[in-house]
Amino acid sequence: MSAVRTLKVEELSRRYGELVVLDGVSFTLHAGQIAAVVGPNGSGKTTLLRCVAGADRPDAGVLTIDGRRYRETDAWFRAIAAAVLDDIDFFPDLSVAEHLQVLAYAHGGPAGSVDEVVTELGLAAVRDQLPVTLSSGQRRRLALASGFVRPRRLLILDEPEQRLDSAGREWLRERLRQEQAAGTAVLLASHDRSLVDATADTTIQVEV
Ligand SMILES: Nc1ncnc2c1ncn2[C@@H]1O[C@H](COP(=O)(O)OP(=O)(O)OP(=O)(O)O)[C@@H](O)[C@H]1O
Repeated sequence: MSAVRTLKVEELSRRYGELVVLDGVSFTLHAGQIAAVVGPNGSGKTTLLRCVAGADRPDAGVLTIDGRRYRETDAWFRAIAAAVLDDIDFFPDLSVAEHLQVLAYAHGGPAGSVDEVVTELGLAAVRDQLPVTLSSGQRRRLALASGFVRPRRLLILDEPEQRLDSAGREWLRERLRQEQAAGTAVLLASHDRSLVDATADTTIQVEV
C-alpha cells in the first residue's frame, strides 16, 4: 500500500440546484495530519467529505493525492482510503464480527485486526449479534470499526463523535492520535470543539 503524502483540494464547488453548498474550497492535508471541517448544520461538511471520498462529484475543482486525480472506483484509491460517512449500511444478516471479517478480508486487512478492533471499540459482548439488535451507540461503534479494520493511509470520518458516550469519545481522541502517529492523513467533520482542539492540526471552516 503506497503512502499518501498529500491530499490536495483545489477550488472545490458543489451546488444542489440553486443552492451553492461549497464555493471554491481549497486545502492541503499531509500524511500524519488531522484536518477538521467545522461549521454549523447544513454548511456543507458532509458534502465536502463525500466529495473527497469520491462518493459525490463536485461541480468544479480538482482533487488529487500526491498529484494524481482520483475517482471512488480507482483500485489504488480504494486501497488507501477508508471513509466512515453518516449513511453507512450494515449487512442485515451478518453479526458484528462477521460484518467486520468480510470488510477486513475484502480490503486485505491484517489477520487478527477484527478481534483487536472489536475489543478496542467495546463490541466484544455483542460480537455475535445482528445489527438490528444493537443500540444506536453500538451501531455507531460498529460503523467506526468498519473503518478501522481496513488498511488506510487516508481516513475520512463524518462526525465520528456522534452517539458515543464519554468513554467512547476518550477512545476516539486516543485513536486519532495513533492515526496521526502512524502517518495516516485524517479528514474529519465534527461539532465537538474539544475533540477538534485536542486533535486537529488544521481546521477548515465552512459557512451556510
Ligand atoms: N442530495 C442533496 N440534494 C439537495 N440538497 C442537498 C443534498 N445533500 C445535501 N444537501 C443540502 O446541502 C446543504 C449542506 O448539507 P451537508 O449535509 O453537507 O451539511 P453539514 O454541514 O454536514 O450539516 P450537519 O452539521 O447538519 O451534518 C444542506 O442545505 C442540505 O440540505
